[in-house]
Amino acid sequence: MSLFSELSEKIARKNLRIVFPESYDERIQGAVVRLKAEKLVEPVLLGNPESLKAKAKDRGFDLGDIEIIDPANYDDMENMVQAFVERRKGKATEEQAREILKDENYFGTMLVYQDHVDGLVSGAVHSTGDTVRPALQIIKTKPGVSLTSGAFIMIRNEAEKYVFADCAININPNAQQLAEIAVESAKTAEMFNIDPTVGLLSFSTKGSASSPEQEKVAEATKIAKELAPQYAIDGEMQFDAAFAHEVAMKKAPESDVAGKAKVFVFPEIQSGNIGYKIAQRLGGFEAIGPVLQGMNKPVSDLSRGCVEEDVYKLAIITANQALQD
Ligand SMILES: CC(C)(COP(=O)(O)OP(=O)(O)OC[C@H]1O[C@@H](n2cnc3c(N)ncnc32)[C@H](O)[C@@H]1OP(=O)(O)O)[C@@H](O)C(=O)NCCC(=O)NCCS
Ligand SMILES: CC(=O)OP(=O)(O)O
Repeated sequence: MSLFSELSEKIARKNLRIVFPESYDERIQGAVVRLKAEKLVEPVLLGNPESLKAKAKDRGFDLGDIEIIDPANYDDMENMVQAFVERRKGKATEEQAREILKDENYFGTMLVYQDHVDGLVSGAVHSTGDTVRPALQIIKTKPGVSLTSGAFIMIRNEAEKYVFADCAININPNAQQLAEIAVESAKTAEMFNIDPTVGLLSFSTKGSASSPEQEKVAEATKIAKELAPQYAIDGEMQFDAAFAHEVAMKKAPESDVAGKAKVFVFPEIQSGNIGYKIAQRLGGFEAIGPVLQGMNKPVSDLSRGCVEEDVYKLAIITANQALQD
């Protein structure tokens, strides 16, 4: 059974409620109609019900009985404002909260925080910063996790499944942060039935070059192994050494990860974001994500370059995360 068939089966008819703040976007509308028809999630849209339905109809979609919440006429607004001020104690006044909550990502994130919905999918229109900032401020990370990071589930021909991280959030993580990203990425892999064998990537394999950048990855590897001895984690290594058995035999023959890694942890965001887009655009991989790792509740960001299928699949992933919470 394919990964997405399995994930769909797990959430079918569970009525998990996922909010899609970018409700006017055509890709979002197409995806929510499918998700609802297939009983995979209960989508919640934000906006004026009449104008949303009219826009959908123009595009040939029928929103039917999909729930629409109009933030401009939201019955529970007072409660939401108070909850926001309480959560952002000392960082936002009541007046500022009312203004901030006009932003659909903040409003949608508060619905998640207040348990009115089980998860959020956004980012088809907004940049990653504008999509995830509300979640970082309001939902925050799980106890024991100091930072969130963004992983992509990379799939080609169903048999080839990998996790790439961090491609989305932390611009230049230090060794401790990189180690945490590696451990969270192994957990993400497990959640989606991907072998959690982790390679921490660099331009150097096991000291073949020496620089502060390479040393950071070597140090992160050491910390990650201590943090999570249950996983096979190794580094620093070049991508070819991590991926290809014949190269691993030459560059790191003693490594239990080299040549076998399925989870690729990039040293900083530039290589991670560039790397996943190259695999997607030149390598023909589907790139689903970024899935935010280590958050208290599931919030997922999309790339602005996404298509309807990506929205559909990321919603399935987000609902699966909600099921496990
Ligand atoms: C994610 C990002 C937007 C956060 O930056 P920011 O908005 O300037 O964040 P701030 O430093 O003001 O922090 C805002 C809050 O988020 C928290 N935060 C920031 N980064 C975090 C992280 N990686 N994990 C968990 N929390 C984080 C801060 O602790 C802070 O919380 P507080 O307000 O309760 O004190 C920023 O790191 C970024 O732009 N990353 C790159 C995004 C991107 O363009 N990716 C490429 C496309 S996918
Ligand atoms: C994940 C990502 O790169 O997002 P965007 O394309 O929206 O910047």
